Amino acid sequence: MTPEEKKQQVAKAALKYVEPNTVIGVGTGSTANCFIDELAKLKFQIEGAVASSQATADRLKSHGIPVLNLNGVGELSVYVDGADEANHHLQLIKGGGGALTREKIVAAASAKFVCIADESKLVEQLGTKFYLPVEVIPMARSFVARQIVKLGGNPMWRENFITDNGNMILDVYNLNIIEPLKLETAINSIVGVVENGLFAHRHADVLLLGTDNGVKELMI
Ligand SMILES: O=C(CO)[C@H](O)[C@H](O)COP(=O)(O)O
Repeated sequence: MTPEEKKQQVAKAALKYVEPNTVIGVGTGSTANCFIDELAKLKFQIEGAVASSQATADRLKSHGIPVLNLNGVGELSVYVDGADEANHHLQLIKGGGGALTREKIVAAASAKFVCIADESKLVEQLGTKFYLPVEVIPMARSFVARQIVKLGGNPMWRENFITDNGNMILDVYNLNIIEPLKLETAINSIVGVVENGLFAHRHADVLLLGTDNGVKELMI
C-alpha cells in the first residue's frame, strides 16, 4: 500500500468520530486534506467546521462545507488532524506545514482529538525523525534562536515562510526530547515564542495509523 493509500484509509476511518449536528475542528496537511475530501460526504450532517489554517478553510469551502469562526461556537465535538511524529503516549510533533499555533488552539477547544497518520509517523521518542517547529514573533527570531541553543537545540530559520498569523518559524534540530511536557512548557516560556509544535499537554486521544494490514487504532 502506498503512503497516499494509507492516508486515505485513516481519513475514511476518522469519519466514525464525526457526530451529526455538531461543529468539528479540522487540521492542516496532506492527511487532513484526505479527511476533508471524505468529510464532504457528511457535509449535510454537520453544522460546520473550524479550520486550523487558511489552506484548510479554502479546501473545506471548495467542498461546500461551512467554515465557522471559533469565536462564534462552543466546544468542538472532535478535532481531526495529522502529525509529523507521534509516540505511544499519543504526544505529537506538529507544524511541518507551519500551522501549529492554530492547530493547537483548535485541538484545545475540542472534546476529542483524533490524530490520523501513516504508520511511519509512530516513533519511540519524539524528535528522532523530525525537527521541532517553533512559531516566533519576527523581531524576536534571533533572540529566541539563542535561547533554544541553550536548551540544546539547533534552530534553523524557515526562510521565505510566513505563518497565517504573520509570524516566522524556527525548525529546531537535535533536541533530545526525553520529557515532552517539560520541553513544551520551557520553549513556550521564552519571550517571543508564540507556540511550539509539541502537543504533549493537549495530546491526541485517539491515533489512527494506516498500515499494510489496515487501520491500527491506539487510544488513551
Ligand atoms: O502539523 C501539520 C501542519 O502544520 C501537519 O499535520 C503535519 O505536518 C503532517 O502533515 P502531513 O499529513 O502532510 O504529513
